[in-house]
Amino acid sequence: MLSPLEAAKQTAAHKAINKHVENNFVLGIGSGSTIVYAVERLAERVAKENLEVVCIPTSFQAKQLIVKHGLKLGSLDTHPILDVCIDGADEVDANLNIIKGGGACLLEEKIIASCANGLVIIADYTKNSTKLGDQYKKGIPIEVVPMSYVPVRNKIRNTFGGEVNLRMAVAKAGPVITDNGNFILDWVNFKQLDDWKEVNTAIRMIPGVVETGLFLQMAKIVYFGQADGTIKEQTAKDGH
Ligand SMILES: O=C[C@H](O)[C@H](O)[C@H](O)COP(=O)(O)O
Repeated sequence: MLSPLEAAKQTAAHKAINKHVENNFVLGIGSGSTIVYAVERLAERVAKENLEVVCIPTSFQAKQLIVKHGLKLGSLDTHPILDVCIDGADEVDANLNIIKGGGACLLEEKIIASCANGLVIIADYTKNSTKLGDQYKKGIPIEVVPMSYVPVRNKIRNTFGGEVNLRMAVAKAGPVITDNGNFILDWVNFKQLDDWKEVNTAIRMIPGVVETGLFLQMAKIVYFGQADGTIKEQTAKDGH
């Protein structure tokens, strides 16, 4: 028996797989806890409906999930254009600006999403926010080359304010190392900024920054599973 939160993740994940997956599709498989339910449902559909789909993972975790469920594994080398990418999120604001990277998978997630004809986000009700930072307090993740973390941290703090912390590992001494051998900085207590695109561009211009967890105007639809079993849908206002 799932908790209301887990059930909400599952509802959103099933909806996305039921609605956005077709035979012969090339699919991006996101990372995190919500995507687990999506891959379970995908495996069910593939078995029942004899679907031919190729899955492109956005992380080591996603690759393991694809393999565990016996799904066909692909890569951008063989499938550089995807029909759809399905992924979770840490926070989604009213304008479909999204924070991702709570699990440190933001770089590959953004690359895969950028190669897909649509990014579909699956999330529970706690991720639904008006402004970034309202709900999610762990900050905006920024993947950096290890040797650059101190100057990058200082530059972000001095330019935009807030605090920037090196993400530390839990069952290892020292920092979290991403799937690409980099560090993660978490930018917390930032003030509300109007133009996230401008901020994102400025941060990405700092030498040493590999990618940010700001996914701006990338998603075409977000499914928020609700505690009562329903789903709230949010789509891009400008139809991007
Ligand atoms: O790096 C991790 C990813 O961006 C996840 O998609 C995000 O953290 C959401 O994960 P969850 O589904 O566990 O809330």
